[in-house]
Amino acid sequence: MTQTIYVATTNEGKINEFNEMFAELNLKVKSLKDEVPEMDDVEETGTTFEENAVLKAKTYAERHQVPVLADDSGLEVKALNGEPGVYSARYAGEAKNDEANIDKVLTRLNETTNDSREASFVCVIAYAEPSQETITTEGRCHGVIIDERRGQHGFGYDPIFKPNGHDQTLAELGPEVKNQISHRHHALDQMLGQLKTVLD
Ligand SMILES: O=c1[nH]c(=O)c2ncn([C@@H]3O[C@H](COP(=O)(O)OP(=O)(O)OP(=O)(O)O)[C@@H](O)[C@H]3O)c2[nH]1
Ligand SMILES: [Mg+2]
Repeated sequence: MTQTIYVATTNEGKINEFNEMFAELNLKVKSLKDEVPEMDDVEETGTTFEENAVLKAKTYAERHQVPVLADDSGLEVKALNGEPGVYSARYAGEAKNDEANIDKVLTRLNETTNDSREASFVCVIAYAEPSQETITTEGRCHGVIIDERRGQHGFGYDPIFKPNGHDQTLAELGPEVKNQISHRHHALDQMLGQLKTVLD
């Protein structure tokens, strides 16, 4: 692979995880935000992760004329009928406040009569080159929501999400474990397989 791919996200937590996951691979990947610090948000008008991932990848690829990977992701809580879903970043308001978002999920779960605490993180990654077809892949991480925050690593809802097969939250498990089991890891793994055939 010879061309540089740009990870296009405004989210520092995602940038860190992509950097960690790409560190082990012999790929030329840069963060678009490092190259273009004034990088503008893309308005996420889609109703699915896939629509928003494609929207972000295409918009950034055309705007900056470079190959781009974009990520649209979020948390689906079964007892909340899939909320916060595509609204995960702005669940408690446009200010994108992780703490307020966690509080809202915990409050809503306390209010519901549904006892299920099952939840999944979902990540759709889209790859776009200017004027080319866009490729998407999806990854999921299944687990449960616990009723208190635990751990300091990660971002977003990590402190209240305990992945299946583990006794700690993603925020307690830390990047080494998270990057092997996360929705983002699974989506990226599939994407790398696809990119081999596209870029070779
Ligand atoms: O605990 C978490 N661990 C994760 O691994 C994770 N991945 C996604 N999320 C949540 O979903 C939103 C994404 O929304 P999103 O895809 O629109 O991204 P964003 O707006 O933050 O940045 P951008 O990539 O759009 O620029 C984030 O803000 C988080 O609330 C996560 N929470
Ligand atoms: Mg966003």
